[in-house]
Amino acid sequence: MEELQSVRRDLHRIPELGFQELKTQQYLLSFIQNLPQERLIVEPWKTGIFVFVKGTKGGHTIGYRTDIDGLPIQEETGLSYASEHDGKMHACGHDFHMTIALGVLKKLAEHPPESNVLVIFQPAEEGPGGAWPMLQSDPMKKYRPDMIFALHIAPELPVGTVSSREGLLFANTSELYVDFHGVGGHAAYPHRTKDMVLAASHFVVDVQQIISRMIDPLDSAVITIGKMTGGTVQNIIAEHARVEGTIRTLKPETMNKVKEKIERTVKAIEIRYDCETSVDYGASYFQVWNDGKYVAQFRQEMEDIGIRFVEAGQAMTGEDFGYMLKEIPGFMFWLGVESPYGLHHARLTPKEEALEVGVKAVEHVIRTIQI
Ligand SMILES: CC(=O)N[C@@H](CCC[C@H](N)C(=O)O)C(=O)O
Repeated sequence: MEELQSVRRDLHRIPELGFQELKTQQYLLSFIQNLPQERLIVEPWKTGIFVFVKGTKGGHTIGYRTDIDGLPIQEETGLSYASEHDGKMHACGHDFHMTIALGVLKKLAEHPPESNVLVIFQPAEEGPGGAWPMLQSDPMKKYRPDMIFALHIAPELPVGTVSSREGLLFANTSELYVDFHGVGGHAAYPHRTKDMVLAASHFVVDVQQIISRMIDPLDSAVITIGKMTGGTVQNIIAEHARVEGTIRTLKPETMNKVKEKIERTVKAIEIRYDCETSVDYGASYFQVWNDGKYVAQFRQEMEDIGIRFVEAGQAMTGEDFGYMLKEIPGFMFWLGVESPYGLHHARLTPKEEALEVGVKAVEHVIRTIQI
């Protein structure tokens, strides 16, 4: 436990954004290099790493993936080991995910499994997405797993609990960026300008009617605008404004419908405010779809080792691990970490006792899953 705690705290101090995880990669590599090397093949990939563990029997390969990036959030936990990187924080638990993967890797290096194992340290889960390019990479082609799984911390669940479900676990996602370009000018002469703070504000209000009035209430979707910028100073009418958000849908086809409605809403703003607009969808992630055969085994395996399994509901969170599950059967599960503050919160404080539970659960799956 002490080693896991100390690794987690080291990683917690150095959060880095997607595809900038250089210190993190270095830390992971030095930990891995100190393990018995006989059965390990280590292949860095961009800021991530593939580690292939040769099994004693071989045959199948089991994939286990962890994400490694942090978020652009200023930490407010007040912890002695809080982030040393201003404006960045492991506020989605990827420090936990990496520590568990290292703990499992240590066990596999010391007591080799029967099957081969591919441990994947994946950059940029929060954006722009590392799973898809990793899937296309040479190491993935060389060591392609027959099944794959991953975990995500769950602040709402008690320590000692895991949770999952057959079928859809996480939603389809797409980022959303809309720019509004008008004519700036003096605050006292609005009639000579085209005010883009007003246009963007109108869009932010209008866009919420798409979900409430244009999407079947039984087919859930979410649009969240998380950031809005525009203008320069209090007495100048803004020439430019930008909104940044994310779209979530339970069905891939609903994503297309929501996007079409967003484009119509933007067009209406364009006409009303006589301005220019552009819409960009940034990164999009495919839904996380769990294979029923593996979830059933997982449930039983957890009960066998005294970890409580709770049936999960569907969640509107996104995960680019969905792309891996689209090509390779497997599953994702929640690991209870009991924090009063949730994911993406500046005060997220998961309980470190959950690290051992995570290592125990993942190691047991690797050693017992039937492919
Ligand atoms: C588990 C989790 O919180 N994942 C993120 C994934 C974000 C994808 C992308 N940047 C987007 O915002 O659409 C999430 O916010 O659910």
